[in-house]
Amino acid sequence: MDDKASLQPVQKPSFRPPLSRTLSNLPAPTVARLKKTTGLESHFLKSHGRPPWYGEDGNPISDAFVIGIAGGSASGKTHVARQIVQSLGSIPTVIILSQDSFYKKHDEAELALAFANKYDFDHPDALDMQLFASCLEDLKKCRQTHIPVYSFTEHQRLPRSEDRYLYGATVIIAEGIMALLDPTLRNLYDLKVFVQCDSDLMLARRIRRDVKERGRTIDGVLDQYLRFVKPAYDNFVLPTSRHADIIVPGSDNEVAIDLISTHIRRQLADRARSFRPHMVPSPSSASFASSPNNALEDKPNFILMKQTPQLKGIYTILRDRTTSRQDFIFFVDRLATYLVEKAMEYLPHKPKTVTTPVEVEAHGQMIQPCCLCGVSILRAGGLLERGLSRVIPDVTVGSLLVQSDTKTGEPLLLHTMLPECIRNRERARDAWVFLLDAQVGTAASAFMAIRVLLDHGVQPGHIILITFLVARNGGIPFLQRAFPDVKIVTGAIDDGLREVWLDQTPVESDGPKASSQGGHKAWVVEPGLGQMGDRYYLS
Ligand SMILES: Nc1ncnc2c1ncn2[C@@H]1O[C@H](COP(=O)(O)OP(=O)(O)O)[C@@H](O)[C@H]1O
Ligand SMILES: Nc1ccn([C@@H]2O[C@H](COP(=O)(O)O)[C@@H](O)[C@H]2O)c(=O)n1
Repeated sequence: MDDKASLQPVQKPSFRPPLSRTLSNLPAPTVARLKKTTGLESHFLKSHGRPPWYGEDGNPISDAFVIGIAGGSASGKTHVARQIVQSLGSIPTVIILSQDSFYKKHDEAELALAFANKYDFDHPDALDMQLFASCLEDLKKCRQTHIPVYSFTEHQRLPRSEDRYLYGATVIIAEGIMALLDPTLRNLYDLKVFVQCDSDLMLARRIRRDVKERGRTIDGVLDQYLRFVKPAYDNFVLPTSRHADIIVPGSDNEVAIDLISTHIRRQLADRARSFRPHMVPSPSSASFASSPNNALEDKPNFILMKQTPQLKGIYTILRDRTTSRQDFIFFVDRLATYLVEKAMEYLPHKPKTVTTPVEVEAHGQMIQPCCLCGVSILRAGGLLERGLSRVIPDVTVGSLLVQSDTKTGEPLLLHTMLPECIRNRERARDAWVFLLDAQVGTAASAFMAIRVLLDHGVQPGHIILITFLVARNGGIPFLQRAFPDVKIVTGAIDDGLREVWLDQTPVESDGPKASSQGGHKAWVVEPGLGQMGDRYYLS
């Protein structure tokens, strides 16, 4: 999601509801309107996709890079954070996490004080530091998190149903007046920044911003400033500047921002790993010799469908390049249904007794109630979805978009849209996931998708990868070595996996072709089923 739109200044609210009303009892349309007027400063920004954040053993190699930015109110913390994002350019994924989202919930008495500008929002106790630290730690450790949304116009946190789901940052910028106060927070930062700004400038900026964006009056802002903001700045905020690695001026700070971005870029480059060559080692390499590629069928948790003439017949039709699109779709859907039925055998079942129409008891089985969902690896994983919904009509299906970096060949995570039950960590633990991938060659995409599911708290033994086809000499053994409990259900194993150049400009000589010619490398399973997504979706 490119969230640049949400970087626009928030609008001045057009109304102020009675003091006694709290957001939790406001009607939904009002809450929706308020959402537009919140200081939604926690932005999720994406650019070029996220490269692998894990090693060959499947475990995350490095945490996200976390920057803590503190400074007085209106010193320019948010501005600095956004400037850093801008100057980083094509970095993978950045989240700006604002401490403002973590103001505590208030009761009626506190709300009355807040609307009279008599509530101290500048005392450390006004913030839920523990929740801030735990959300930040989740993100740093590559786990999903849910952050509250706060309304400055209401002085209140929006209902929990409005919490924002965040996942998958490579860089996190945490900013807030008390961002450097708490030692637990400080320990999470890789770089600590303090924005130092002249008090007059901060007050002038605050008056302008709070009147324009936070529904305040000039008198109210001044009252609150003299009573709470200034003393808290002197007592709590300014002293934390001693923890900072860099002091950034509150204006004319381009040079400092440039230095910070250069530092981040260097850190990210140091952490970058090339992963793909390990997935499909060349036949002469030591790792190829040590991988028992040829015995896929004997591997635990590798489930190959019984090779009946009927199944082979379907594959023959699908492999045939003369098969019409209509037939291709029909047989893909049929095969997908078989594969999903096979995968269903591995779900937990429990005994169930029913009474038949002739009043006799029959003892059978039923699937144990659990959250079962599908996740397709786009685009071709979508070909298995119709089969899945034929077998489980009300199943929820999410998706992951993984594509190869055309320069490095490494997989990049471009988009994550997971079903609700796995977005939530507690529910994810009990969930079962059918992961749908059309064919598994290098297994780089499936590897990344499994890592995403594990990051969300899904148990490896609850993941069943369903695929039409795997390559015998591809990345399956590496996938299984990293994730031995993940089951793989397929209907065919093909012997060939060949690296090819796609989209290249024709060259005259027979020499090696370079990416500068405009093409990029891809792996093709052979004999294979062709470009399945194209054959299914394009006429
Ligand atoms: N370097 C700067 N130059 C010009 N205006 C700035 C600069 N930094 C911040 N501002 C302005 O000051 C106001 C407060 O800045 P903001 O970044 O929201 O402060 P904070 O996050 O510290 O409360 C905003 O209107 C912003 O546009
Ligand atoms: N309901 C609230 C909550 C907080 N504030 C003020 O916000 C300031 C911190 O936010 P910045 O974006 O300026 O860093 C802080 O000084 C609080 O006084 C508020 O006015 N109302």
